[in-house]
Amino acid sequence: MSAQTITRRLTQADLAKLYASGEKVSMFTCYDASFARLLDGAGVETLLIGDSLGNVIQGHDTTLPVTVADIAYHTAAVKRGSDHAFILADMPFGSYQESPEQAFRNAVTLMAAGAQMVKLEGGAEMAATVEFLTQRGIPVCGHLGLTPQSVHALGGYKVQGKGEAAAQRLRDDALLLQQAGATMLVLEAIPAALAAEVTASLNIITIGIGAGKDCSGQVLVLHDAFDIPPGKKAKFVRNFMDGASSLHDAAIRAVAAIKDGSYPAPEHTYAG
Ligand SMILES: Nc1nc(=O)c2c([nH]1)NC[C@@H]1CN(c3ccc(C(=O)N[C@@H](CCC(=O)O)C(=O)O)cc3)CN21
Ligand SMILES: CC(C)C(=O)C(=O)O
Ligand SMILES: [Mg+2]
Repeated sequence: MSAQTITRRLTQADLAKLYASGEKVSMFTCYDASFARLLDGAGVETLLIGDSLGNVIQGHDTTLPVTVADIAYHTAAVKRGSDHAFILADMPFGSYQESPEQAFRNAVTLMAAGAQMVKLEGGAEMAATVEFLTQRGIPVCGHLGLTPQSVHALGGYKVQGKGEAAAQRLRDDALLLQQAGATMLVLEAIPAALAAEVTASLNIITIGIGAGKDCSGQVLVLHDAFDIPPGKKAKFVRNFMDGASSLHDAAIRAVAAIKDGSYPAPEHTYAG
């Protein structure tokens, strides 16, 4: 069954069925009820209340100042504006790294605001936290590769997983997150071949952003996809307003391009 024929809100089980059928999963970041209504109406299956709101909504240079209260506020708005899409909320910087207990407490706030799953950045060092949350009823999405909350440790927004040592660390991290109970995994800014390999090695959904065409799905940052300023754009950004007659039309085209595999194209993709 196509997700488009389901009229109630999608669940984790619906996404798993989509994945099992081999259909690409579409995800947009979303921060308010208006865009939630628009994207929901275009058939976007998953809405991510990303901590990228620090950049695109709040005007910061990084995601680091974003708080749990900020994400909860925007999650509640997105939930109110949508009937259909699965709701995924980012855990912001400093809300989960300290301990599994801290992560649980803050994840509860986001789930109470309407999230159906929370996302956190990191690999092996977060496995115990992922296990703690998933064993207590909180579905978790991992996030590997370019993890923007670590921008200062990474030395900038740079492609990750280059070279055999870094690639192997990413493969190991992905498997550890799956074993810890994560049921989705975002792969950001890594070589396409590595993302393809990781996707093939897992039995959970991978969502790519700058990770090539062979992930199980793709996430688009709303403001980048709709060419809304400010925008120094990464290589993986495509302006879906180009040739579109409306925001609704651009969203329809974006979902179609994810589904038919025309996005991401080679020009949006990093080589090894
Ligand atoms: N609007 C927006 N879009 C995003 O994708 C995004 C945010 N904000 N905020 C948080 C992070 C920051 N992100 C970024 C920012 C810049 C690049 C970038 O310019 N990458 C270079 C890589 C060059 C290199 O590796 O040396 C590129 O050319 O694509 C990538 C991801 C992704 N996230
Ligand atoms: C770009 C996506 C994956 C994200 O984490 C965000 O928008 O914060
Ligand atoms: Mg994020």
